[in-house]
Amino acid sequence: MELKLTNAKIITPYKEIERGSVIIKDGIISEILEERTEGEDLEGMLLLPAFVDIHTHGIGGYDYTSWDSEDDFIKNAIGMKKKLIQHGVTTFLPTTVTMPRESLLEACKAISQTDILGLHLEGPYISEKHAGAQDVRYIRNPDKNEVLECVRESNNKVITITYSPEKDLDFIPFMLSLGIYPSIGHTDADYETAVKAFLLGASRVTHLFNAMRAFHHRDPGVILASINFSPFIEIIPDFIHVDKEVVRFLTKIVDIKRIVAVTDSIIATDLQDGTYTLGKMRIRVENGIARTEDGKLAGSTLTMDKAFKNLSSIIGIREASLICSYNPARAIGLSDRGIIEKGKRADLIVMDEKLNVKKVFINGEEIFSSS
Ligand SMILES: CC(=O)N[C@@H]1[C@@H](O)[C@H](O)[C@@H](COP(=O)(O)O)O[C@@H]1O
Repeated sequence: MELKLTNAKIITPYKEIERGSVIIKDGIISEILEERTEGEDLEGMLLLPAFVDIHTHGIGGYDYTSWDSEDDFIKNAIGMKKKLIQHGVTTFLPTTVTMPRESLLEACKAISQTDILGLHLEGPYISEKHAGAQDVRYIRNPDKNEVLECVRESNNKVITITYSPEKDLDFIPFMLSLGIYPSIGHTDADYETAVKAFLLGASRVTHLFNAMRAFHHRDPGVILASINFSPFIEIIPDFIHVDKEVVRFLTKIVDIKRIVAVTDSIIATDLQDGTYTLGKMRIRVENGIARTEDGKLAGSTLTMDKAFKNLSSIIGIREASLICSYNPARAIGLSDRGIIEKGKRADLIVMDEKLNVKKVFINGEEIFSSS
């Protein structure tokens, strides 16, 4: 099967091609032309790699943090997938929060019964001190047997685990031996402990700045350790979790290809302000900002297209595209997507000049159109 998308402004890390064409064969990009050809006319709109969100708890009334029955998790994962596609996300990891063992295993089992890539387990092995909006009742020490069961129940779909390294540094080689990407987050790690974690192979920091020991010039902690040593750095670019100028500063001091946009979105995303839940915690959303009853930020209502818009406003479209597509894909070992390049999956989005998502393709097949 062949598809030709033409008359598009094609965004690649190397250059922007005005009025170019992308030829797709059997779901794979087979050619990129710097000229128009016959095919589907995109009328000068932007053609970008689709977004990858490796940290999303929910959207549009669906979420992966509340538990009742196994079917619930399946229904929620599939619901999330449908909603996320409308925002240009074609690869995502439903993300858990701290929860009882049985529920965690249900969450893992459920994902094995879907065609979704896999899970991000955010917790339960996190710091009580930096639980943020997560329920401290379900925090526990790193538990190898539990992780082995999660891997088994999920059919090897535990992609990454956010954990607190001061609880047990040996947990990093253990996760690596299972093919899991260890990420450092919700942590009180000091500089030395966090550097050790990255040297042992932790490959990411979870939402830098949020829910971790604060930076101090005589106690630089996990924040400076991440800036110096973490291969990948998650950031929530809603300009609420982290001030816009701090996000801009981060893009100046670290290599752009290490930064990974995540939404950390919750069930209320795309819905009205009101009262919702994150796990069993009650959350209030006001003006799109989610908080726990005691006022802590509780995830976001950010979508990836909005994250992309925000980042584009400070660093431009090409760099924003790396941060929203290519880098998150590589952060979880996916080298087949996240970039418009010959031989890669044709997971693509078309955006108008205001950066609204107009069309979404997965494997070269149109699966969403806004008109
Ligand atoms: C789902 C989740 O856990 N999200 C965290 C939240 O726990 C934390 O409270 C907040 C702000 O953290 P901060 O007050 O340290 O910046 O960041 C994220 O929203």
